[in-house]
Amino acid sequence: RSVGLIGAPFSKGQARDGVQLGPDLIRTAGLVHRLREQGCEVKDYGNLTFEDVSNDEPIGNTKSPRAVGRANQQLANAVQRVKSDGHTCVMLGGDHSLAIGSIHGHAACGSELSVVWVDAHADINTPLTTPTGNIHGQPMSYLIHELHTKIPVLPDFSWIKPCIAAKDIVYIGLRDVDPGEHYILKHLGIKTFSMTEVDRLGIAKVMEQTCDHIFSKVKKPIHLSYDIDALDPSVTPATGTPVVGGLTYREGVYITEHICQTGLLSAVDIVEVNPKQGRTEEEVRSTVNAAVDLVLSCFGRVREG
Ligand SMILES: N[C@](CCCC[B-](O)(O)O)(CCN1CCC(O)CC1)C(=O)O
Ligand SMILES: [Mn+2]
Ligand SMILES: [Mn+2]
Ligand SMILES: [Mn+2]
Repeated sequence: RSVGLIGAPFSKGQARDGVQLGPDLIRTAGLVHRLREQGCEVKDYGNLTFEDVSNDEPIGNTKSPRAVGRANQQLANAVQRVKSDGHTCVMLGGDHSLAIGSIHGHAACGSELSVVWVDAHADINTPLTTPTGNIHGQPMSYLIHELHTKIPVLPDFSWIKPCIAAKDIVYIGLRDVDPGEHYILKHLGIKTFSMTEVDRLGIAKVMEQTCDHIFSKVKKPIHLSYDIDALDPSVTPATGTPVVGGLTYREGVYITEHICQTGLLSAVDIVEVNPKQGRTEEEVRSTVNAAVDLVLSCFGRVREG
């Protein structure tokens, strides 16, 4: 496997400082070395540099629209370059608004994508349904063909073309979905495995049915967007929006092991690691180590040795 690594130290999709420190923390924990140790070729494209945006006033209640729009345009270009260089792209966040650029840039390389979204949250609010105005709760709404007419014009978002079909999305780990999001998920018939399904079916069946769903027609490259808050806060507490009742470490890793063995993983986001949300050094370390292990198991690390 050949991996292209991009750091996106960005935090303006939400309000808590610290998530911009995620990329370098994950690198310092040895991700590149560990990937190479397990036989991956790794090209580290470094961190993107995001210019400050002055007077980035909210539009309606949507916050930092200009900074988020510009950062994601940069990221989209960078991901497109990594893909055209022939790598599987790993994007280290930063907050989950970065999925806009990551998925857009990935989709630009041609074929249609399947999106597996692992998260406590659906991140599918529109600017009109969002309860907070934080764009890290909205990224999917800008990307889905069927929602295009529901998105108001925002400055620095005009470059975004919807690129994902509702039928090509699967959610795993949901346990904190807003009313507007629930309506959208039902209305679009999007496949979801909430924590209830994880409990009812077990993670092996969830992954079996996830693959059945995304491979039901033609097999498409997979974009895995992994919010570290999908895991239980006992495992990954250092994150901005922790929600009790999450995936165990084992379930979290099983997801990535299973996606790896499809041979179709084409890009992965690891987002929302925020060291300033950890109350102790141990909480930060546990969160960062989980993020590293999830990436390693995306690229062939298996627990059997
Ligand atoms: N759905 C939330 C959380 C988004 C989390 C984004 B992430 O990337 O971390 O998945 C709002 C969540 N909700 C708002 C009302 C509260 O009482 C409970 C939490 C939103 O702000 O849209
Ligand atoms: Mn989340
Ligand atoms: Mn998220
Ligand atoms: Mn979060």
